[in-house]
Amino acid sequence: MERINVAVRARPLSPEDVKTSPWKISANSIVFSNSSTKFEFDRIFREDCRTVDVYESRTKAIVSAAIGGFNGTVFAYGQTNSGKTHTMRGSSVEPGVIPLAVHDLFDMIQQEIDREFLLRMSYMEIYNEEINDLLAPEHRKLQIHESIERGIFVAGLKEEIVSSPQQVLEFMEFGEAHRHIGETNMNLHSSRSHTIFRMIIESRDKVEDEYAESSCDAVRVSVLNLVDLAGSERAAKTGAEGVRLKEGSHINKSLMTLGTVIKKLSEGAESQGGHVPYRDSKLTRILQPALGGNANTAIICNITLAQIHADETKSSLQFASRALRVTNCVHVNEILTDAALLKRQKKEIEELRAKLQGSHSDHLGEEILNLRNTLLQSELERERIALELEEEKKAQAERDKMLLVQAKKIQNLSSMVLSSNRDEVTDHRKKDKRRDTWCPGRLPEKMVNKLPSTIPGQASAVKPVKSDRERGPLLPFEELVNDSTSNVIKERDCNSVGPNGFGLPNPRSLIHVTSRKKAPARKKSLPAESAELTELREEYENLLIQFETQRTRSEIEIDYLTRRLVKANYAFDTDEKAIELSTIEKENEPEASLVIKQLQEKISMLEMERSLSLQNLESATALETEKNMHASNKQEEVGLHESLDFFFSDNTPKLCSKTSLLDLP
Ligand SMILES: Nc1ncnc2c1ncn2[C@@H]1O[C@H](COP(=O)(O)OP(=O)(O)OP(=O)(O)O)[C@@H](O)[C@H]1O
Repeated sequence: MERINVAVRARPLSPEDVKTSPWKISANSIVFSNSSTKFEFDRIFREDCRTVDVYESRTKAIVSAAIGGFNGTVFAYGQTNSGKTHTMRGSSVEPGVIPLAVHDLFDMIQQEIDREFLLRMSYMEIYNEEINDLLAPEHRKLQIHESIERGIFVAGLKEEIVSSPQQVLEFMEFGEAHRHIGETNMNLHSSRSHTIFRMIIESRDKVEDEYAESSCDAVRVSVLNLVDLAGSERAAKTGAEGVRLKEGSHINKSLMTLGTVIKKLSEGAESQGGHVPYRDSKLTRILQPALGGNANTAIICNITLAQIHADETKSSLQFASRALRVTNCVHVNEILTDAALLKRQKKEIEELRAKLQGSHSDHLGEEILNLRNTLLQSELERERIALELEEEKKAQAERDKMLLVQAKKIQNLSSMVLSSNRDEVTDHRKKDKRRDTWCPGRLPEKMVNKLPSTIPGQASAVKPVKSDRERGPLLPFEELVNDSTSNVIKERDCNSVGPNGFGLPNPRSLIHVTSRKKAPARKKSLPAESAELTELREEYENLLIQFETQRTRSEIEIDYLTRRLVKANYAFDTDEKAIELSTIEKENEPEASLVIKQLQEKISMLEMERSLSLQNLESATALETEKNMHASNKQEEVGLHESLDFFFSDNTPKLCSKTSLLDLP
């Protein structure tokens, strides 16, 4: 908001008027002597002031602002013959505000090297409420219009493009020639009209290439109004009659409207939504932008301090005093053509796009950084997993190696167990020998000599062909440990003799035989055997004794019965001994047949038991193998590697299951 600047200029007085002047000026205030009324203004210029001082006090700044795009209005107000025309137009001796402003305007434009200007001027008068074009005298009674683009304007008013102060002043001189000036009693050259000198200032930035994208075609358009009002007058003083009286009437009417508008504005009527009578006169209508609108406005109130015009001066001071309270809203007037608007919008779009791209670029950069971090983490994770996989492979290889070792150990153990069985089979001579030791009694030598080596249908009972898996029991534990099978039973007692000369083995002798198989404890020879191993060994030996005892008993019975069967068959087949045999058969036939039948059943049962025992033995072997592995692991844990190595190096067999052997009959 910009307040209207008000300055007061007092015109020179004649010496007589100076003596009688009722006004006293002190700085920027003026007081009427006979009253307490005191007026204060922005500036008060005394009688001896120069016009240039008045111009520079405020008008020069308004002119400068007009070059920058701000509207400006300076008008001189005052009663007739108070020096308004002298202040605004001046004379050849002392140029007025208008020529000073024109010169300054061009000088200032010259300093604006970055902008280019277009200046136009118009000059019009409001005479008897008619608008006449002073630059085109034929243009009279022009109308006032208003539009969004141009605001309030006088339609048909000629605007001359000017490029120099002299050109302006020449046009001004031309207009002055057509101005209504009349002679009154107070002024020989009394202005009978309000004149408005207008400079239209357009400017824009200078550009080398008008099609350059960076250029902007915004055009600033401002209007500088320099107004010389007609002076209020009293017909009694001016002696106006006829035309002059009519002119005076219109002048006073328009000035009164101006006073009313100022009064309304000073009271804040416009801001309060009140009515401001701009349209009540051509003057106020044309000056509307300068009165409470978009313009820097300054009022130069011309007064005379003569006693005789005290009332008019007081009235002028009251008007000026109200104007002090009027404020305007000033802003740069910038006009955009379609091309300029398009170019500006394009420029703004480019700027926004650049900002957006910058922002997007930042966002992309951040996203790329995040992706790179994620990729790096993934690679690290992959390397970690690969390392773990490699370690797991190594561990698996170690486990496989250990399993292979264990499998070899088991295989060795199994082969040892099987070899012990084979040893027993291959060593059947010892068994035959053993059977011979406890063979039943004495067969008649002749009969014995004539016994066939094999007896069809029965020979298998005596010497059955057995698979390796079906062959005899395991070797004694110590024999297995020492890899020595030489300590098999060599002596058998056969003290028992059957009733027919065939003796069953003495049970005590069997116990003796089996007891001999039980080797003395070899804890000392087995280095650092664990308690579990010792316990297993003992279990194995006990089970071995039981098994051997049972098997021996069965074999004895089989042999015994076989011999009786051979004897019976032999008796039937020998002619020489037919009688004897028939006698024997007669004596023993019923009994022999019964015994043979029983023996056959018993043999079948024993074979079944033997098969079952072998199955149990296999299960026990598997279990003991597992136990052995467990024991081996435990031994490894307690650091008994040496003893375990010794154990395996000696081909120590794994132990049988106690349960399976206990199940043997
Ligand atoms: N400050 C001044 N210094 C010297 N002469 C002045 C001064 N002011 C006015 N005059 C003279 O007074 C006479 C009247 O002045 P001017 O015409 O400017 O009055 P005006 O206010 O314009 O009157 P009107 O309203 O009737 O046109 C002129 O001859 C002018 O030269």
